[in-house]
Amino acid sequence: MGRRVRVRVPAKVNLQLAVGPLREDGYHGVVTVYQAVGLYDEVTVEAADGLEVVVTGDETVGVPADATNLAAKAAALLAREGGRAPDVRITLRKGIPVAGGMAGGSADAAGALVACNALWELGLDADRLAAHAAALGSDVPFSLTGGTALGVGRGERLTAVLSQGSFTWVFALAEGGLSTPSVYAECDRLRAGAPVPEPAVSDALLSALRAGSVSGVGAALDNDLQAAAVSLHPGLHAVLEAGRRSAVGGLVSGSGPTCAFLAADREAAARIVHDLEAVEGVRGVRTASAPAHGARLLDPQGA
Ligand SMILES: C[C@@](CO)(OP(=O)(O)O)[C@H](O)COP(=O)(O)OP(=O)(O)OC[C@H]1O[C@@H](n2ccc(N)nc2=O)[C@H](O)[C@@H]1O
Ligand SMILES: Nc1ncnc2c1ncn2[C@@H]1O[C@H](COP(=O)(O)OP(=O)(O)O)[C@@H](O)[C@H]1O
Repeated sequence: MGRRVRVRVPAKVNLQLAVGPLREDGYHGVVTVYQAVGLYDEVTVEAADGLEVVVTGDETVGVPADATNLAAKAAALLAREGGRAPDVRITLRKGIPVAGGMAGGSADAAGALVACNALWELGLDADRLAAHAAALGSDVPFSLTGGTALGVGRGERLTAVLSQGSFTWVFALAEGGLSTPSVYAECDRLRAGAPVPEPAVSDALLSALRAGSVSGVGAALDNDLQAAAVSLHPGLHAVLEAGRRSAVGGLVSGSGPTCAFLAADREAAARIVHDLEAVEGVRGVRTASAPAHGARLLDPQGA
């Protein structure tokens, strides 16, 4: 059997997502604080006769098993850089909700970059991988690095954020997904006519992270795309209300429709799970710890 390389990559939540005006290139300038959370996709690569994508796992609906998959695009990009054919089978084991605002496609792209770099022994360093990641999508560089980080520009320019302690999150998965461009467009529509300030990072959030204050982080959670996601998916209103009852804070994750709730401790997390399971339109509830590591090679046996 040929060599296989496996990489595990986390989902993310945006603790803050401040969205500026629409730019001429079709993107919005953002200031965002990402946190990687312990829900994972696994990307496995091995030599094949052409480029193949196999999608498995708990979260597969709507994931293309062809060259349009973001992981396949990542492999094609690295093959070009390495001057070789993208002859690779990519198997995705998906645990990250699809089109859920948790960067699942970005995780797979980051995983494919790391895995193909190892499989083809290209020797690309972290900066080179990050440049390819940024070309694939605004969230992909963060999927490589993980942890807690500030993202500016489109969200692709990262600096580490000082953070102490660990956080327990509860995620409410929604029926169906939301398209990221549609949510940004809805945000523009809702804000039309009003001045949109340049986005700025929340000092309250940064100092709560530095101090490891779970309640401080909970109070500072903020997402400028939330109103747009709720407008397109009105059922989220009830989800937010139910989840926040026992949480220190809660918000729509990125462009949604997943909602994320920060728990003071494990007991509070269990109460949040219980409250969310009773809400119509919640198709599943997941608990995860954060911050999680970014894309990481697993040993071949899978430890
Ligand atoms: C909203 C966020 C929050 O982290 O992610 P999700 O919650 O969807 O995972 C990101 O900004 C999404 O990042 P990502 O999913 O990588 O988006 P990209 O592929 O770069 O862009 C897809 C489309 O989203 C819109 N877009 C994206 C990023 C940005 N700063 N401004 C935008 O307006 C544009 O319409 C763009 O064509
Ligand atoms: N590897 C992938 N995993 C998930 N979705 C993918 C992937 N590659 C391409 N897509 C497409 O990207 C869309 C957004 O998926 P995803 O990255 O999970 O959501 P989000 O941008 O909300 O975090 C999906 O609906 C799907 O059509």
